Amino acid sequence: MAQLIDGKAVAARVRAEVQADVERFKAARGGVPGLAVVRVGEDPASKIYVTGKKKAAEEVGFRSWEHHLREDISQEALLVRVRQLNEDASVHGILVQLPLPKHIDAERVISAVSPAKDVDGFHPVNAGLLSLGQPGMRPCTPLGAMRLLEEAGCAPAGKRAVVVGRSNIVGKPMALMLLQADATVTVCHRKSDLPREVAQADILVVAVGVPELIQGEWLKPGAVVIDVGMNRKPDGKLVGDVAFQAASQRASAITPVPGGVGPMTIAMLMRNTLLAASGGV
Ligand SMILES: Nc1nc(=O)c2c([nH]1)NC[C@@H]1CN(c3ccc(C(=O)N[C@@H](CCC(=O)O)C(=O)O)cc3)C=[N+]21
Repeated sequence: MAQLIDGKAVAARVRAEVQADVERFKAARGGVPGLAVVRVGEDPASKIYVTGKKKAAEEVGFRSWEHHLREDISQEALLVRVRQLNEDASVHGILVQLPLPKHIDAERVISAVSPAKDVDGFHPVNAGLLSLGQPGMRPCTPLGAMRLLEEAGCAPAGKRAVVVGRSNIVGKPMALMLLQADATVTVCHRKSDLPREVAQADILVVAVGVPELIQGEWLKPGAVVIDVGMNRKPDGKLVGDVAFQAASQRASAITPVPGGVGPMTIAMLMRNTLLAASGGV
């Protein structure tokens, strides 16, 4: 049986580290780090996630604000709000919750956030810095996944890493972080021969949003599996992108869903906000 990588426990540790650093920050600087979360419309999942982020922010000792805007807000009015937050010295981190309504151009909104306050690491400047291997704000989910590999005692250097999914928010930055850590990286997508690629993976990271897409039998015995997927089944149960039962028979370590990568995303958002408040990277 595989070792279970307890993201919930690691995330609690990361948040405790941030909380201790906030105390030092207060002593040295007077104020506290501030995180502004912008939520547009009534997406029920977004509402739950934003509540979780605000709660975590308050627990570690940040100030936090939720800017809840109407579903029918214009693109221009949303951009104005983002620019106001850029100018606000008490706000160190800005997160615009995705997805945005269809009439909004998400890329333009992300690009409007000051790169120094872009605690999601989604701004083109930060994406560029990551691809160049230079310091910058890094996306929270891949950052959390890297930390979980470390916690599992898995050093990427020299290993074959396979990333399934090529999104700008998880797959691509994940592949770049693994590459920077000296893994040999393959990125898979819908045209890939998945069973064949997955069989090569010492490290497998899956972020596609298809319930139990990856069959346990495909895995290389001893692989370390990071499952970023979060899929709600009709019965309300959450499942990942990896068929967990069969996978845990072959893997040496695996993240559960829930309780794996999800809590790490929020913990790393706290770390990024502290970093932004401390003057960045
Ligand atoms: N600008 C932006 N930044 C984001 O980081 C962002 C976003 N938009 N839009 C939505 C996704 C999703 N996301 C999650 C964070 C934590 C959990 C999490 O903590 N999940 C728990 C509980 C899940 C449950 O029980 O519902 C778990 O996996 O154990 C999940 C999902 C951040 N996102």
